[in-house]
Amino acid sequence: MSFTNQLRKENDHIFQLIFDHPFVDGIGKGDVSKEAIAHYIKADFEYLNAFMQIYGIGLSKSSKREDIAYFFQRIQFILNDEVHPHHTFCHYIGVNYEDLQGYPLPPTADHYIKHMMYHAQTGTMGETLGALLPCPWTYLEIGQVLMERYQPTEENPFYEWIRFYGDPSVEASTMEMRNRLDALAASASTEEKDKIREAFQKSCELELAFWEMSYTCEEWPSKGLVKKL
Ligand SMILES: Cc1ncc(CN)c(N)n1
Repeated sequence: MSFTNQLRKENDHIFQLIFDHPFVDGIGKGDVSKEAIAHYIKADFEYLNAFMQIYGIGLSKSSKREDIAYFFQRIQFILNDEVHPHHTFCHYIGVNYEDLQGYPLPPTADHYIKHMMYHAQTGTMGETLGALLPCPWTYLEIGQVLMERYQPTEENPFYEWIRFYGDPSVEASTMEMRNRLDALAASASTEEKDKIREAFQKSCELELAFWEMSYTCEEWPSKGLVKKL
């Protein structure tokens, strides 16, 4: 079994919890609260900015032209393509995309970004890819699972969102990241593989937490606390 297949197997319980999370399942049913969607977009816009910066760290640590091109293309994908699912959500809630940009991150998103930054800045390329991989992988499988579970049509307001992530092109790019990680793992020490495993597992947990953060409109603890006299 490949290294990334092992990672997927070890974290299957988290993938299943993500597929059954009420926000994710609500996308399949075409029924998610507008507040939760707005909270998600505000955090995800900043999350994807940070994701591009982390790809930039990967790019700056690459010496081969092919690896530089890889990170460059991944940044382009976020800039040019991954705005579409955000637009699908904004259209549904009737809010301009620009109006949901530039907000401070809620605790979970803040933690997730710093977790990936930490591995990218202090770890190997394998560790960096291990921390990044759950992002495309969980969304690819969400798209595939929701397609299968609900067989959505254009009647579903999130049809384009589901189609975007379940698309074979997302499967191909996820496989490319997996192949890169598998190649690095083949020559990694046991100690490095353990670090990759930990980075991957925490990112899976934080993917689940990100859905919960959006669903509950998570805020920093002091927000809304009224001082009792
Ligand atoms: C938190 C999160 N994880 C994954 C994705 C899909 N790239 C996303 N847009 N946001």
